[in-house]
Amino acid sequence: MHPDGERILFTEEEIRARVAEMGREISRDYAGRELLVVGILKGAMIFLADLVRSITVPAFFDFIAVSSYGTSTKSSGAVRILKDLDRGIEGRHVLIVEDIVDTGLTLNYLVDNLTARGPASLKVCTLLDKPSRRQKPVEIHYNGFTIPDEFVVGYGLDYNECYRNLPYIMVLSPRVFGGGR
Ligand SMILES: O=P(O)(O)OC[C@H]1O[C@H](OP(=O)(O)OP(=O)(O)O)[C@H](O)[C@@H]1O
Ligand SMILES: Oc1ncnc2cn[nH]c12
Ligand SMILES: [Mg+2]
Repeated sequence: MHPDGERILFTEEEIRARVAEMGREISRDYAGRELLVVGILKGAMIFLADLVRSITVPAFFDFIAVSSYGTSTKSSGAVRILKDLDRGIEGRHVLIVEDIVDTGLTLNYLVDNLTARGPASLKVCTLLDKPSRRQKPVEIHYNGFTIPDEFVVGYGLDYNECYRNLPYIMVLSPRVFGGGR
């Protein structure tokens, strides 16, 4: 494990198996339809790349970049769109793909923003759910793992842009980010 880690929360194999299971479930639910997968950059990129290869219905991709954590372990509360979708989503079956739902501020904002654009349907898929810190409600339709109140990195998740390329998910040692959050 990376020396900045406290412990591994999910191994590569645990992630691979769960993501494949989620892909099968999504494929069943969207059978006969085309799916527009909207990835929330940057954190969801690795999860999305693995998930879509387990989805057997026609899948189209678009990406939106928002930021609210910056270099911190606490949400700023202000969600900013850094890069919007390339195309409209009106009449499309949209699946938002996220790496983690924590306070819910990011997805609560994005669900409202994307709903206003007139999709035929809009559902949320997240690899991780941290319900203990929720500040705004988010309906999650597909959840990979529910985790405790720990700051985790790896498999796309970062602290100050670091650790995204770790192939597993680990709890970041508090000595790295100065303890309290
Ligand atoms: O539920 P919340 O408290 O809003 O936190 C979850 C969001 O925060 C992180 O993204 P971040 O804004 O750090 O950008 P990144 O995806 O580029 O890392 C994470 O990837 C989620 O998108
Ligand atoms: O535990 C976590 N690790 C990385 N990014 C975020 C955002 N919210 N919660 C996080
Ligand atoms: Mg993110």
